[in-house]
Amino acid sequence: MLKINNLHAGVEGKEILKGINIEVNAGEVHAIMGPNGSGKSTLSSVIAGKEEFEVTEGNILFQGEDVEEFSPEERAHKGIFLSFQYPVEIPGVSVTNFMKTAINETRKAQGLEEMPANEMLKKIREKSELLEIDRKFLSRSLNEGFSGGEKKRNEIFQMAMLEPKLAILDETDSGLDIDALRIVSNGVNRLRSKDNAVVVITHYQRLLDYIVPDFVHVLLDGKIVKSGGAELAHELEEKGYDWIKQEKVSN
Ligand SMILES: Nc1ncnc2c1ncn2[C@@H]1O[C@H](COP(=O)(O)OP(=O)(O)OP(=O)(O)O)[C@@H](O)[C@H]1O
Repeated sequence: MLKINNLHAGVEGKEILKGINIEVNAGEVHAIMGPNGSGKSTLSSVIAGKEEFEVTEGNILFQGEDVEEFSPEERAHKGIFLSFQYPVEIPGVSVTNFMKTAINETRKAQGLEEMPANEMLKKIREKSELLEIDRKFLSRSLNEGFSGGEKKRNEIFQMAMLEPKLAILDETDSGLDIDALRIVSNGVNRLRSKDNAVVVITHYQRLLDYIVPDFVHVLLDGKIVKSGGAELAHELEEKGYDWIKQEKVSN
């Protein structure tokens, strides 16, 4: 589904990603961990196509297509979802209305008709029940006065509604409390399927107790220096990152 080959990317002439290789297949969950400043958020931004970052070498293939020429919107329409992609507050636009617009824009980009109102309502009902989202919440203005946990809930709701093929959840800065952690993990687990893939970027091994990854990758100074199974996250929790840095030096 996603294949990243020798990706070098940076901002304003500064190289941040220095040769990343990852392959994510449908049905898999990958976790990316690594110390502050190692390039985790940059990687998610580059995959989503944020314009301030420049790819200088290598490529990103999504379902066999090089995404280089696609705008962030086009990537979203093709099925790449990045958490916190729409953090803006929009007074007067409800969570539901924002979602209807997002869904219909995606359908339009795919050459489909707008989703009929009854189908949309059914989907909203189904997904909000699945994620235990209160009706009142759906009529609130988007992100306006949302608490951290509510923002998370809204994000996971967006993900549930849009049904992306690849969801990238960058949880490094989101200050997840226990409640938000539960919301994210339950939501992701309920939405996991053999047809989609999830990349979770996190500092917290705790999150990976709930969303059990198939692969864990350690990013250090713009490179993936170690990959393993879920047990690697436990090892990192216990030993920190220094041993990996040392392993790297001695190799
Ligand atoms: N827009 C930007 N302009 C300048 N430098 C940037 C920009 N974005 C990221 N960087 C730099 O790139 C490096 C990697 O940042 P990034 O946010 O990707 O790391 P991270 O692994 O996500 O860190 P953290 O764990 O602290 O969230 C840092 O040195 C950061 O200062």
